[in-house]
Amino acid sequence: MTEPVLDVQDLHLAFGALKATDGVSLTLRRGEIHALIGPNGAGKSTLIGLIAGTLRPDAGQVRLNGRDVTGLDASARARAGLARTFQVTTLAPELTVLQNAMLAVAGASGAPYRFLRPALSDPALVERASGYVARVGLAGRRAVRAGDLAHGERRRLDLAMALALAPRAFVLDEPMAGMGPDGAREMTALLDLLKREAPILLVEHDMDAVFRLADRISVLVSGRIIASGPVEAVRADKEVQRAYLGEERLT
Ligand SMILES: Nc1ncnc2c1ncn2[C@@H]1O[C@H](COP(=O)(O)OP(=O)(O)OP(=O)(O)O)[C@@H](O)[C@H]1O
Repeated sequence: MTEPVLDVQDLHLAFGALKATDGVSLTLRRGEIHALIGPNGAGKSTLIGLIAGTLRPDAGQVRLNGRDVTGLDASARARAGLARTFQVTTLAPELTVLQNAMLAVAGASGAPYRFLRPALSDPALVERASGYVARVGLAGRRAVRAGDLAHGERRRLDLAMALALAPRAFVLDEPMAGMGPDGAREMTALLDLLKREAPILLVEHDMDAVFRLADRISVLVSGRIIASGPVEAVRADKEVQRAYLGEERLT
């Protein structure tokens, strides 16, 4: 079997007496969507922070394409190919869709920030950024200010910017959050395309989307993974059903 793109080994992080991440191991393999689910407070955000490098573990290891990145900060991990999108988007609201995408392309190629503004008139950059904008279905919205986009459109622009990093792996934190049924359906189709670009570790509360999209699911409860495997096996797992009773029904 080929080496996983992302390989998380026995991660631990405690906040005082609280073990927010308590010996988590998981892998992300080429071509797959691996969903991470769990009740509120289970430790999903903490785990994502440890993987993305905004948090440092007390113990354990994060490997990206075989390289140990545990000692790298978030921006170095991004440069190493880990593309993370946030629950709250980080777009520049006064710039257009295309300009935001161009900043991401320029940033990904390592241009220092003071050179980014002049770079906005570079034709090669315009072309590459336009390509990413079109990939997420926003070609007709290129000239719209990011601040004027609908919520779902903003999430797609987030993805275009993540694509600009030419990532080896995506870490997506609730991409469906705040979307209506139509938006969630569109995003589902988009994620299905994106996973061909790079595998996706997906934290998502929308169980319909998770069951439709995921190749594998890991269930986190109290900082530990209590079940991990193909969708049907995890859905049928009695311990998972117990952990979710009163919270979300896995039907
Ligand atoms: N910086 C922190 N200091 C202390 N405790 C924290 C900190 N961050 C998270 N926690 C605690 O760690 C546990 C896991 O939190 P985390 O946000 O990772 O869960 P989650 O699964 O992402 O929850 P949700 O689905 O509600 O976003 C919770 O009990 C939370 O209160």
